[in-house]
Amino acid sequence: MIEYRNLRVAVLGGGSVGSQVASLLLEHREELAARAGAGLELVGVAVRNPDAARDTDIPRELITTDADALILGADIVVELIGGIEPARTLILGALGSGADVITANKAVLASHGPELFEAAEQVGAQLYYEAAVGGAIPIIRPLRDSLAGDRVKRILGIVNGTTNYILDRMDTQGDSLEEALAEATRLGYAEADPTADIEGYDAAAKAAILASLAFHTTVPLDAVHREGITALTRDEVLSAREAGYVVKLLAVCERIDADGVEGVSARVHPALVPLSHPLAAVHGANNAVFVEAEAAGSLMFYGAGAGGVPTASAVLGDVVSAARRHVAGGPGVAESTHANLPILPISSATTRYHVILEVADEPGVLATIAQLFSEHDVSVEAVSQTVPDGQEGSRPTATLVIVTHEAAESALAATVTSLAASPVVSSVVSVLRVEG
Ligand SMILES: NC(=O)C1=CN([C@@H]2O[C@H](COP(=O)(O)OP(=O)(O)OC[C@H]3O[C@@H](n4cnc5c(N)ncnc54)[C@H](OP(=O)(O)O)[C@@H]3O)[C@@H](O)[C@H]2O)C=CC1
Ligand SMILES: N[C@@H](CC=O)C(=O)O
Repeated sequence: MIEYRNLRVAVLGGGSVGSQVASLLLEHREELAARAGAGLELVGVAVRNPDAARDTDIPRELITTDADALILGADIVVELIGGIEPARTLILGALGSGADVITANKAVLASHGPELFEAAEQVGAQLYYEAAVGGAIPIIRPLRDSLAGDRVKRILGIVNGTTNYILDRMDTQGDSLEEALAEATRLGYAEADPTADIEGYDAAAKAAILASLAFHTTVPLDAVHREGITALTRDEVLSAREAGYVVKLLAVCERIDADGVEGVSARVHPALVPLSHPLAAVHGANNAVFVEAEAAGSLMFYGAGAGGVPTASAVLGDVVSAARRHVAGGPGVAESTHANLPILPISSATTRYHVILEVADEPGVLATIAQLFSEHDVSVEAVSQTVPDGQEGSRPTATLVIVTHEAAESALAATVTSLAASPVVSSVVSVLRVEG
């Protein structure tokens, strides 16, 4: 029988993820000890309401409301409370006491990451966060370790399960956004208040984390351009499918050159993805992160992006890594933010666009529209026109669907302004980016 050294593990939060982590620590005690090379003793689970019903059976004597006391003397602290406070203060307290910290909290990392990593570095402790992006999907460690010798050029991520589920329903079942959101709520994917999901805040926090890691530069949350999916209509999604695309809420993080300035851009918005792209096949509440690196080429990381059990898997992987370092000794892995590339605004980004216009169905209209695109240096790749049947009235209209070649955001914005002001355009129905 192997005698392991014992490490004290404190879990803060006993909700969807925390309750699963606590149970797995208890149930898989021996297996985890063998993998970590140390016994992982669950010393307590801090919650807000000790009498609340839990998803798993956590022994009552392990439940406490005193998170501060629980941290004292812990070797590893697992923060699964979420949000900014008290999570931030508790993480700082744990690191300050020399404990390694594991968190799944993208909100606190995206808004206070540098402060937390500096606190960890000062005491030589570890701050691990594999579950903060993509739930169960291993993406943090591949970016930090496996690709450390490469140069990441671009990341395209489906990093919010709720919105992917909604968009998938709109695409495959013809649901409206409201219908799909109601179903996502019924199935427990969406939060009670789904604003962070559908307005893109959750994905923006994850984009800030991914971009910081991939480009070795601190990308603050407020530098991430964010658009949610609330303005999307069923018609836009169906029209995209007819044109050979599927609409996804994407986190796009890229290294770009804007007029000779090399920098980093991070944005979250709905985008059209060609049906042939691997991201188009990500259905339901799944997540996927598509990484383009200079030497490695294209890599795709795919799996369950949310849910208590899958997320607990990523958390426990971090717990084992932290335990192994305790056993082996030596310094931990420092976050590398040495590159300090400038963060460029969305206007510096370039992409393709899918534009739907309602126009007058008259001779010369196509030429006028083409001229407006060309005046702003936006090249048109494809145009298709449909004319509704049985139009009454003096001025018949047609629907134009235009896909552009790659163009600067600023050029496309100027084109859309000109289109909206043109007498031949009745309305700019939709403008969506095309990625992948
Ligand atoms: N759920 C998921 O699918 C995923 C979650 N995450 C992240 O994991 C973290 C946890 O999420 P999740 O488990 O869903 O969250 P829950 O809301 O289900 O659980 C939060 C837990 O924190 C406890 N808590 C809240 N405030 C305090 C406090 N002041 N002191 C002590 N305990 C407190 C709550 O106690 P009580 O139960 O008594 O109310 C509850 O047990 C979040 O950062 C989230 O973003 C990441 C990936 C996926
Ligand atoms: N609300 C999030 C859960 C995990 O971060 C999602 O829907 O992906």
